[in-house]
Amino acid sequence: MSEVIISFQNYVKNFKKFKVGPINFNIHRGEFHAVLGSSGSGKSVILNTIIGSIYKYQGKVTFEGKNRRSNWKQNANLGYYQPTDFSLVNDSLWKYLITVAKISGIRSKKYRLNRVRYLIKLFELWEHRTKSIRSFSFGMKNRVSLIIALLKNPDVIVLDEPGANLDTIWRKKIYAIFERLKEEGKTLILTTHNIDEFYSLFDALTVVEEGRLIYSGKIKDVNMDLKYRVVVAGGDSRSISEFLRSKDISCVEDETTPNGLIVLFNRQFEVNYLFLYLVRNNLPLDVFEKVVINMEEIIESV
Ligand SMILES: Nc1ncnc2c1ncn2[C@@H]1O[C@H](COP(=O)(O)OP(=O)(O)OP(=O)(O)O)[C@@H](O)[C@H]1O
Repeated sequence: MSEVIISFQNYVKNFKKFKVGPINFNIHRGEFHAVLGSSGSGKSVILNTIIGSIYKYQGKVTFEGKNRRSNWKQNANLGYYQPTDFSLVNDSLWKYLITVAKISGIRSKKYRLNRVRYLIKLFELWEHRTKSIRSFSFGMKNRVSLIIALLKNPDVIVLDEPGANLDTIWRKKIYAIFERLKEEGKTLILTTHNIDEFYSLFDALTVVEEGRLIYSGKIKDVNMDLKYRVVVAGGDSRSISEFLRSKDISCVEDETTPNGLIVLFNRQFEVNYLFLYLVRNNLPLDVFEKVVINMEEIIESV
């Protein structure tokens, strides 16, 4: 198992009317770790504790082996994304990013210029570099916020709802950028309401509901990848499910689809049992599709 880079140990944060915790979980180096939960469940509290903006809490949080409470300002190796309004920023994109790079402690002028140029081009804002950021669309502003998160080329990148305000094309582009960051060995920690958009990149999940930890662990243990909606034309769904259950494969009736079943295979090869049944009984397969992943599905699975 890879090195633990962030650890929450008996973490509790008390607000007047809401409590987050006790929470115990680890994030490993190089992991793409999603923090999921319904609105108001405590995801941002967890992220804000990781980035050090919440530093009064009970329990212990470590970042790269150091106690976060006494080292909450040490963010040289950490980038943070949250959608920003920029309504008070008159500067051009270029000038603003160079200033932020300076403030962030990038000392080499050459590196600063190269890094800002590279990121502006990566996020396809080069032709807008002389324009004032406050005139940008929401989607463009989000791309600027992503650039800021990546400016220091940090090993750990924390992202609060990175897909928000982006159109379909940019969601796909961001997916490809995250994929590349993952290949480079970066640790990505993100929250999202639209679980499906980055699901195939996730290595691990932490799920919170009403401040309580429901699950933290590897994505492969959740088995969401192997959940399918199956409809067999003219087939008797009851006898198909009896056959699959005899092979220890769980299935339930799909209430949204006539004659449909939701099948949860334990391993990929078990899909062959379904095909075996169809071939034996000479039945055509009408629908065989992965169940779209949403919060309810995740909570049900964990
Ligand atoms: N600064 C604060 N003062 C008081 N209560 C707070 C504060 N920050 C968070 N809370 C409480 O913690 C709860 C969880 O907040 P949090 O922002 O972590 O939710 P979330 O899961 O990120 O929600 P969303 O998905 O809507 O962003 C809030 O509903 C609120 O009750």
